[in-house]
Amino acid sequence: MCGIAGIVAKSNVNQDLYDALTVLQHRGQDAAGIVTCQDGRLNQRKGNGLVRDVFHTRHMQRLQGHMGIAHVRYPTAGSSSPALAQPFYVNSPYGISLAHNGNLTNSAELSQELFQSDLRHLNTESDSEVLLNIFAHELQRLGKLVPSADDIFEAVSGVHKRCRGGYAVVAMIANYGVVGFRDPNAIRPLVYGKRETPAGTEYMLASESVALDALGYTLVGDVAPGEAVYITHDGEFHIRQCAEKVNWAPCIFEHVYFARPDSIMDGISVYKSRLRQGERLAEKVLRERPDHDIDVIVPIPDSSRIAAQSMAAVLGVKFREGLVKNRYIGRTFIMPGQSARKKSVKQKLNAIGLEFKGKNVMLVDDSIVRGTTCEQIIEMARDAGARKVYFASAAPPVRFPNVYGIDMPSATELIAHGRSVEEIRTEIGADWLLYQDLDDLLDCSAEGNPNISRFECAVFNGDYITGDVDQAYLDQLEADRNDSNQAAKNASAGDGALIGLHNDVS
Ligand SMILES: O=P(O)(O)OC[C@H]1O[C@H](OP(=O)(O)OP(=O)(O)O)[C@H](O)[C@@H]1O
Ligand SMILES: NC(=O)CC[C@H](N)C(=O)O
Ligand code: SF4
Ligand SMILES: [Mg+2]
Repeated sequence: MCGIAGIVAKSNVNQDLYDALTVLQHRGQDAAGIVTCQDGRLNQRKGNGLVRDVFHTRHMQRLQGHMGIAHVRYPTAGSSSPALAQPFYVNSPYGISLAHNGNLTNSAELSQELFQSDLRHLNTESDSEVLLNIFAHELQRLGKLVPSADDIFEAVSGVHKRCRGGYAVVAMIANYGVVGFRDPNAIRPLVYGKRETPAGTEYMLASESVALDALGYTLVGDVAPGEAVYITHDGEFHIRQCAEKVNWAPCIFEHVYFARPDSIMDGISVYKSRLRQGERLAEKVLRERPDHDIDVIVPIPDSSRIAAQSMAAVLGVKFREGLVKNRYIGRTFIMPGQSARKKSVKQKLNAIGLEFKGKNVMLVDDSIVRGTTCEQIIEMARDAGARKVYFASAAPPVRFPNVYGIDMPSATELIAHGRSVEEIRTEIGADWLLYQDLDDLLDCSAEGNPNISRFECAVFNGDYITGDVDQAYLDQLEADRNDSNQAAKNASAGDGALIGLHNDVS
């Protein structure tokens, strides 16, 4: 996941973009960037780290301008080198910068086309740089001195024709405006809203509605699959469907883990989805073990709290915060590298002994991906004196790689890949392991938007919505995984990658 935001306002947008990024920080902790447009020039600051570490007062002062875009990154393609921090920039046409959440599945083919037919240069391994160059090429092809809204939308149509995979995008065309668009399956989220001021209406696009709430923007709606929203620098609003065939099939994992619970995504309250997930888990407990002996339900903070609470309420079992989280450690799942993730779980969570001692404890998490978290916490619960340790996951077993913007690209890293539930139970050391059924999970999010035809849930069932992901593709991913780990090592050792190409504020 990454977080993206774009604002076209009547006064400086630097502080609002910074605030939006802090609200979206849970979507990416690896790098952050902001680009603003001032007197036709683009000001940029980006780098590795959390938002609060990347932007200092001197950067903020230089990020002047009343329109801009911003990004927090969690890498899914290429390395976590600062050279791949977003937004990306191309000089021609007009000067475009772009921020992307998602992952292209045909990035390798497109790179070839860009070099060989479109005469464009790519400076990194990032699929987002590919996407930007495709957009730029499609706009340049139109050959206009001044791009109209129609031209922008035509270029987005060109992107839809050439790009496959998941993409929610905000892009800024220097001097002209900000465009936001979503792939034809709406896999990754994007909402827009507005705010009235005495100087006129201001517009904002963001990955999640919470960013709009925080800045006093009113949510207008989701960008629909294939749709694009274009706001000119002086505040004219345009919206158009740019894809020929669309299908509203958002990623279900947003509702399980990624999104903040106070977000409304595709018209669905993430909070309500998680409440229902807990209720369904409770019903499954009652089906499997009507005479269960659970003494206490303990959530694994943060993302499972809501489901654990509703599960406890339905079962009539005590809910206790038996694990305390160190709030200064980020999300372990989105940390690059397994050794960093492993170390963080122990530093991050600590057990309160009296909630475990002599009790049959049901630990609840939103999902089990690599198994890093649950394995260590089960051990912690036993060390704290639990009699029996049960484990429930609000999502079904994650058995397949995600190729649309979540970093789980290698099947062999997934604890459930090729294992039965019983084998996973033994592996993680639980006395009972309960997984949500996929149909139940989907039902929990189904209410809310009648336009949603289905959810993208390939990580659970291997059915990839874009239709271009087969076993050969997945095998290649697995093979590339080792190479990219190596590249990441080189990059962090300083491989001379270029980041200071254009007006970089450092
Ligand atoms: O099986 P694993 O590979 O360990 O991944 C799953 C875990 O990772 C996430 O937590 P994370 O610490 O990222 O964030 P959270 O504090 O928001 O729950 C998720 O909530 C699970 O706890
Ligand atoms: N998580 C994301 O959305 C990643 C965006 C892009 N594919 C990158 O690797 O930077
Ligand atoms: S193009 Fe618009 S946003 Fe950029 S500097 Fe000119 S007036 Fe400001
Ligand atoms: Mg967690």
